[in-house]
Amino acid sequence: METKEVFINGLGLIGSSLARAIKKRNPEIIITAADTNKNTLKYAISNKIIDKVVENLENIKTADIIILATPVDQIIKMLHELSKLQLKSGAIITDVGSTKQAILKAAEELVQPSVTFIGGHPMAGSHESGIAAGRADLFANAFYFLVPLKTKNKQIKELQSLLQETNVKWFEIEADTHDKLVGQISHLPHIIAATLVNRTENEFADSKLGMELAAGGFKSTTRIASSDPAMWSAILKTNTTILIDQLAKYQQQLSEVQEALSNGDQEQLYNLFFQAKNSRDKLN
Ligand SMILES: NC(=O)c1ccc[n+]([C@@H]2O[C@H](COP(=O)([O-])OP(=O)(O)OC[C@H]3O[C@@H](n4cnc5c(N)ncnc54)[C@H](O)[C@@H]3O)[C@@H](O)[C@H]2O)c1
Ligand SMILES: O=C(O)C(=O)C[C@]1(C(=O)O)C=C[C@@H](O)C=C1
Repeated sequence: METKEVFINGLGLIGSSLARAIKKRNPEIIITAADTNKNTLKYAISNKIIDKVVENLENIKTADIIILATPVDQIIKMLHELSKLQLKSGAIITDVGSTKQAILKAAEELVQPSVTFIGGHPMAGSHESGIAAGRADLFANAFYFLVPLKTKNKQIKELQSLLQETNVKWFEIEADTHDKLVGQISHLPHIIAATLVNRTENEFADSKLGMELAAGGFKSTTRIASSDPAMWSAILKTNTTILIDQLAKYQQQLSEVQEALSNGDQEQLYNLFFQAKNSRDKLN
């Protein structure tokens, strides 16, 4: 099926970046969209990021591809809404949510047999949110996870072709493996950054000195603490079990550092930084 019409729900950083990339490569594709923020929709129309605003979900029956790009809890809510509509036969629904097990479970229960669901997650983004922060090249050279509900190569190719302009590296993965992986490399770092900022703020609560004196070390470690709280609390809620385990292991590691300091174990402290430097130097 040739893609003629795409509907995007949620035109923030990720939804609008995908819309921009689709329009850049395929200006003839009609992009319709909905968003709870009216100013976002005005911005999208006046900047020609989309062609039409969808006021009533009945009007998405002509869409070939539906992209769900709201916070994860709202993606699950939208899957419920979509299950009540008669969508175009052969349509593809995909999402961009940062967790996959809860979304795939909802899709399995709700998506109609004539429709294909392909879970998606671009592994790129920003601490900034909203439509104005979006860019067509936001995902260039990033990994883009795909978690098909039932393997359907034709539909996967169709989605990849629609998003060709993003220049991503496609990576197929199972939902549980995905959530463990991103728990460790994305969700845990966001928890650590947020708690470090809050702990530091508390530390200086009664002092004239403060966080404003921080330099590159603190700033680069905590940039992601500026991310949207609604988005992140929804992510954590859908990856709880995995994160509890990963946090326990991280706390154990912190305790070992504390013990090495108490024991004046210089070798252990050296090894901490030596091992970390070796690993981090390999990441570009
Ligand atoms: N920010 C990142 O770095 C990043 C990266 C990859 C994936 N994601 C995932 O992408 C999704 C969107 O994140 P974002 O960074 O674009 O957030 P964002 O806040 O920039 O955009 C979300 C948009 O959804 C709209 N929205 C919220 N609830 C809605 C609803 N019920 N119906 C319609 N619109 C609604 C908001 O008004 C906003 O425009 C999230 O699921 C997130 O987990 C984010
Ligand atoms: O670069 C950032 O600011 C991000 O937080 C992007 C980031 C991450 O790397 O954790 C955030 C959430 C996503 O699901 C994917 C990417």
